[in-house]
Amino acid sequence: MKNHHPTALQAEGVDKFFFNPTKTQVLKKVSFEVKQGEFVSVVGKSGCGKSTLLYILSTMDTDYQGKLHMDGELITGKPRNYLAHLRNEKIGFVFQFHYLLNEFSVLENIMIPGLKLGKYSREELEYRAMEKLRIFEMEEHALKKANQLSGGQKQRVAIARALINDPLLIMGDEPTGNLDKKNSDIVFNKFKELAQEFKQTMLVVTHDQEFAEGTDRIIEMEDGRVIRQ
Ligand SMILES: Nc1ncnc2c1ncn2[C@@H]1O[C@H](COP(=O)(O)OP(=O)(O)OP(=O)(O)O)[C@@H](O)[C@H]1O
Repeated sequence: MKNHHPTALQAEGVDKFFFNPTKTQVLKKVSFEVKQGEFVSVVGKSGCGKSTLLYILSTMDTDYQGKLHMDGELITGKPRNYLAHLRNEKIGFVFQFHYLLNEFSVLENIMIPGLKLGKYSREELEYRAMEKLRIFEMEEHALKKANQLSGGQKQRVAIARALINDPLLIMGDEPTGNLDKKNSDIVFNKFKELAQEFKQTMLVVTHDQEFAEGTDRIIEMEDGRVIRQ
């Protein structure tokens, strides 16, 4: 365990309004917590507020009511630059589209969030990046350019990249959304392995029923509310 707080993330009565074109409440008193080591999925119909919630939980959107705690710390109301650092340090992101930089090597891509954080030297980061690649059986691809990989391989690299700073929490937004069944299974199995072998805390928004059913706990949303958790 990396720290002493058993709760990685806690949302308390989170409300979110959009004002364009008319005032609409898209999150309604959303409360839940994610304990350290938990692998949690967030499901619900299109438009129920999943992405909006993830954007808030990831500290990117600060325009909400309610309270958010990360790693035992109240982060609501903290300044933007503080949150940016916190995000780099504590959250690893895996999106539907991998956002790898095609002109850089696989190894360099994985190192990028580490270079941003500035906690480790370049040498250390190279070592760490190789270590992460090994988890995904991708070492032999380290020096390839990102665009020389298959879709499934790219997504594995994206997960390796999310791990570079040993984050408290991995947040995923439809990590298998753009993959075929075979590659979805590979990516899901990698998430599962991170949960089981490394006790990695993960919160993943997904439409993929099979993926959700394989997680420790499902948070289900409907019309801006959590209806099951
Ligand atoms: N910037 C915005 N301005 C106004 N309304 C928005 C904005 N972003 C999202 N919404 C609305 O908020 C609601 C929730 O959207 P959100 O993207 O969070 O849903 P979702 O559950 O992630 O959907 P999907 O599964 O399709 O990605 C929707 O009704 C959407 O139209």
